[in-house]
Amino acid sequence: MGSMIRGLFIGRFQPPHWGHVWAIRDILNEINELIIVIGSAQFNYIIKDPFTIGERIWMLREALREGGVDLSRIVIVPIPNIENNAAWFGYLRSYVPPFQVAYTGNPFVAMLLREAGIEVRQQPLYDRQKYNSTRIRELMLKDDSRWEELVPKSVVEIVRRINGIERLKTIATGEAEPHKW
Ligand SMILES: Nc1ncnc2c1ncn2[C@@H]1O[C@H](COP(=O)(O)OP(=O)(O)OP(=O)(O)O)[C@@H](O)[C@H]1O
Ligand SMILES: NC(=O)c1ccc[n+]([C@@H]2O[C@H](COP(=O)(O)O)[C@@H](O)[C@H]2O)c1
Repeated sequence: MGSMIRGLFIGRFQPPHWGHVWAIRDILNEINELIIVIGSAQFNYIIKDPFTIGERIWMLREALREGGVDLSRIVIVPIPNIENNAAWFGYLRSYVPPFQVAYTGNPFVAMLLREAGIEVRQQPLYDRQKYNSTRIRELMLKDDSRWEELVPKSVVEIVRRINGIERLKTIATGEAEPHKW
């Protein structure tokens, strides 16, 4: 138990894609247990964050299962954003089990964690131009089915069951997105 290493990985998972799953698989080759924080937990039904935190937990668990990830080594923790970035680390720490290392490709998140004394590592990146949730949401909005190859089948199925494409289109025709994160 003494040498057990717990890591942390953060994203919004709007929606989860293969890049996330493959990166998480790689991270699990380096450490024993991984905390996956789903950030912006309070946001949903906006263009940048169309899916609820419950839907994202559901999609992420199924995506990881489909990718062959051992879910007994994963702890998923939803965390709402706060206004005060300087206070964010202490807030984050109060939501998660103790961890020794964090993985992120987001320079802003890396800065906040390093300043708090956490070791930050860059996980392997899988074709970021292709596998990123912004692009997936754009393809969904255009009714371009190429998004379906970028995510596990189980995510396609959940998006269908919750009428995710219709939701995105309805949001896009409505008022401008009120939040910028
Ligand atoms: N293709 C990828 N390969 C490896 N890691 C990725 C990939 N895409 C995103 N990540 C990592 O996932 C984390 C961010 O998760 P997030 O859910 O915001 O993904 P995203 O695809 O960047 O989404 P969005 O475009 O909506 O911001 C970052 O640490 C980022 O480096
Ligand atoms: N002040 C805060 O609440 C704060 C600070 C840094 C990151 N975060 C969150 O961490 C997550 C990072 O994921 P992204 O790489 O998708 O931005 C986002 O949900 C982001 O909002 C929140």
